[in-house]
Amino acid sequence: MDDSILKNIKSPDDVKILNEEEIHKLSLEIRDFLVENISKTGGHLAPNLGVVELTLALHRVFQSPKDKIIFDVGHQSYVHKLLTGRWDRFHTLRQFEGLSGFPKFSESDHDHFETGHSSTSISAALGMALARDVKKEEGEVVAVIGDGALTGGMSFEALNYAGHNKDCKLIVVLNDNEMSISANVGGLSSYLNRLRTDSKYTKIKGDIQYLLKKVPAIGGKLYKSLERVKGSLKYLLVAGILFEELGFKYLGPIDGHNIHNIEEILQKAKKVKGPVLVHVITKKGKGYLPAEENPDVFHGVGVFDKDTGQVKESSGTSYTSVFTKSILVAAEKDERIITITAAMKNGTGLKEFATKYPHRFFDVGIAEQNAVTMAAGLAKAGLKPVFAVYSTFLQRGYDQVLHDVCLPELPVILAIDRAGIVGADGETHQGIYDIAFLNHIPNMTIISPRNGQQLHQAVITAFKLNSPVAIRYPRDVIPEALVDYTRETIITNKVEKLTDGKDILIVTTGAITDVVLKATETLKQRGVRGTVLHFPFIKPFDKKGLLENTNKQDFTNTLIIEDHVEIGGLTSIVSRIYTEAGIGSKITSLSLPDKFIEHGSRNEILHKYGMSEQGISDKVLEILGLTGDKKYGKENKIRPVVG
Ligand SMILES: Cc1ncc(C[n+]2csc(CCOP(=O)(O)OP(=O)(O)O)c2C)c(N)n1
Ligand SMILES: CC(=O)[C@@H](O)[C@H](O)COP(=O)(O)O
Ligand SMILES: [Mg+2]
Repeated sequence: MDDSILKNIKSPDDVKILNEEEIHKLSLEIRDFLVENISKTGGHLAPNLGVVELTLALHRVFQSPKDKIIFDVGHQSYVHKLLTGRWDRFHTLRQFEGLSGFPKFSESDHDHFETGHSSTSISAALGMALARDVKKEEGEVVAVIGDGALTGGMSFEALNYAGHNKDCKLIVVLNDNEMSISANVGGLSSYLNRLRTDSKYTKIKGDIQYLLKKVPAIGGKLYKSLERVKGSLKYLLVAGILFEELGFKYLGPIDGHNIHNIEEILQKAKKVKGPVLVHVITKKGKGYLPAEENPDVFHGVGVFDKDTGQVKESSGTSYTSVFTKSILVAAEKDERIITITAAMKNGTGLKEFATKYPHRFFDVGIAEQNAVTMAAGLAKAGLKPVFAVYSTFLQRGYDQVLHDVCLPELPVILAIDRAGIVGADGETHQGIYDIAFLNHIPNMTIISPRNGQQLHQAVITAFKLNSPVAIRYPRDVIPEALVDYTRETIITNKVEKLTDGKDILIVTTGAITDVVLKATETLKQRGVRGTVLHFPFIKPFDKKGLLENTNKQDFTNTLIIEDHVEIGGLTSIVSRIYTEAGIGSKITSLSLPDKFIEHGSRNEILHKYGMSEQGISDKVLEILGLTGDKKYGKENKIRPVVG
């Protein structure tokens, strides 16, 4: 980077003083920089390649931090980070203790709102704009939202209210690249498509007007009758009518890769008194052919060869791939089985199902609330819906699970992927709350398999239960055993005693059990033998099984290990049972503390919080007084858990 412009960008002010040629050079440099770095770290390459010019224009027109720019989802804020003095840390992107992949207050005053979950930017921007007016302050507030994020219902709640506040100046920039993670869906997407293509018609219309004016004798009458044509002409005459009807001034659509045009339309937007929506059309993955050709693959990509575009494949199976196969086996035999995704078809392993059963697959866009209650409707109508969803995104549908699925006890299956520590996405994406927010809902069953075979059995069991069932499993972890998909055995909630020993009782659930068993092997070499109990069901919990095991052997110490927050998780369940039964065994919890858990690889984070193989065996030695004061996962506190 010897004649680099980027190297000299310390703040957006340094971008404002560049001339057109330097800006063009900088945009090329940024693209090369993104491909070079993200090929090594992984990350959201395609979304960021698509917003290079847009972000440059935003920081040339607006005066951040006085003007506030909020990035919806925030996965496309890398260019913003490069322009706000963080290019020299960019090689640490999404690494443990490195730059986050999302906006973070702790990183910069230019990060005006922390995002990660979709469709929040307009609400946040509206709040800031209303606050500005209440406090009689100055400054623009700009929400940058993608066409995918706009399918999130929250966006329309905000648009509805913002449009009503005619005097509240708010700028919404719609970054329309026709893509969510895969192709965007729904009526909104078709509408935006018409707006995009209408812009071509608008040009044709202009040509017609010009020609008709040339021959007034014919032109006048002909043009008037054309004007009367209903339908699509209305769109030509009032582009962006949907937004205009909501109270927004609609500007665009314009080419989102032409910095000059973007700056021009943003200057125009600044002059609009009330709420204004600027529609820019971009290409996801722009400037790097493999990403342009496969924007879904390069939406959130792992390490790849930048010269060939070859993405490094993860080895072996994953829980997601087991779910994919299990649901296909089940669907083969039962045509009532339906699958639903909220814009996460690939990540939740439903791509194959969608191809094989296109009429039994529904992608509702980024609309988890709609997905859950639509599943309830499907179930009420006698079908067998499975909503495959990341744990963190299911948080969006909590009330729908309670109110529309569990209260009426409808047979909806929640295939909860990315349960537990997810790694590089950090705080906004950890799947560590689902037991806590599901366990207290009546009529809910929660299955927490510890390997691929149990996941397969869980899918079979869920269909047989014919009631609300959640099955939780982690990202990327390779289940330790091969799966026999021909086996139709169910899984029960009976506790599994996986090892026998008198020194300590270890209670666990789910995929982390694999690590626990490896740790107990290590402990054997130190002469320590513990009893490991695995609970395949969180709910209904096998309380009888726990008591039988504790009463048979009076354990002085119980260590509870869960890839979940302590509050509301397995620790809470066991503590309560001990308290009720008057069991005096001292409980220690290896779980996630009451704080938001940062990004890093899954193993690094589990290690930090004491849940690596080493951490678990050290903790056991510590509890049994067999080691110095070596502490693991400094956040973990050894204390008797009050019931
Ligand atoms: C509530 C929620 N559901 C799902 C996701 C996963 N997700 C992240 S980005 C994305 C697609 C966003 O599409 P768009 O807003 O068009 O941005 P683009 O990637 O096209 O730039 C999705 C579904 C999320 N972040 N939040
Ligand atoms: C930004 C966003 O929310 C998604 O792209 C998410 O990062 C996908 O996570 P996975 O990589 O685990 O599929
Ligand atoms: Mg998009």
